[in-house]
Amino acid sequence: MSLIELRNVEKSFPLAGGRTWVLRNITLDIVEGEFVSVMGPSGAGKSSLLNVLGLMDHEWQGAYSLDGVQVETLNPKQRQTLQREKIGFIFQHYHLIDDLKVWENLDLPLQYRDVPAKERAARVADLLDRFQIVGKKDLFPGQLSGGQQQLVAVARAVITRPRLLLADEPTGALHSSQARTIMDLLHELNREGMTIVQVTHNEPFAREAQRVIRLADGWIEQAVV
Ligand SMILES: Nc1ncnc2c1ncn2[C@@H]1O[C@H](COP(=O)(O)OP(=O)(O)OP(=O)(O)O)[C@@H](O)[C@H]1O
Repeated sequence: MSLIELRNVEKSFPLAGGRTWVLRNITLDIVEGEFVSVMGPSGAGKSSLLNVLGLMDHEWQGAYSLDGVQVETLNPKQRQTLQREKIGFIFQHYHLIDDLKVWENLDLPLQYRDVPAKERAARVADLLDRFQIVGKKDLFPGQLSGGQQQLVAVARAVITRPRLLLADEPTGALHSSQARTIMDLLHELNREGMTIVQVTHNEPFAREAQRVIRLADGWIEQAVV
């Protein structure tokens, strides 16, 4: 069984008496431990696909099994629980909470999951150490460089130990050396077993993954190494 199994997933919006299609007949398996890149022109459906995979969108047709759970059968509460258990997210523009300090940003997802305070403190300290941002822990996101903010965002995404990490253009807003740092981190997390799906416009970074999926007008164009 694959971690992700999409079967004939389709998404469309009503448009002027007809429909505009966003995802067309997407059938895709991603096994545990894979690192997959999703590429394609603007409007091809990359973010839409990531939103389906991340359980952020439930307005689609077809079947999606995540770690053996049929997502389309879940109610909103069950979907949220599954999302919190299994999935971490990284975004192009970090999406940190600006009025929380770095350590508080890391702590928050653990609070949502009712992790006891002592364990929360230990996990936050571990990640600050591992990502070499201990010195930044009492700063606010606005006091960090873009690359540092993305480091914090990756730390926040993985502090809950998700099986699946979804990254929407994680290096899109970064200078090349900062982008390299983030890519190295993704590789390290993947080597430790985390399944990663990244949307990227950066061809060299895309090809560092084990597989590149190309979308065009909502269709999967090719799935090759
Ligand atoms: N609410 C909506 N109503 C109609 N069409 C929509 C709606 N939301 C998204 N779309 C369309 O879905 C298509 C896919 O959008 P999506 O954001 O997934 O593309 P993308 O490949 O991520 O693009 P980009 O690289 O520019 O981020 C686009 O053509 C977009 O216009």
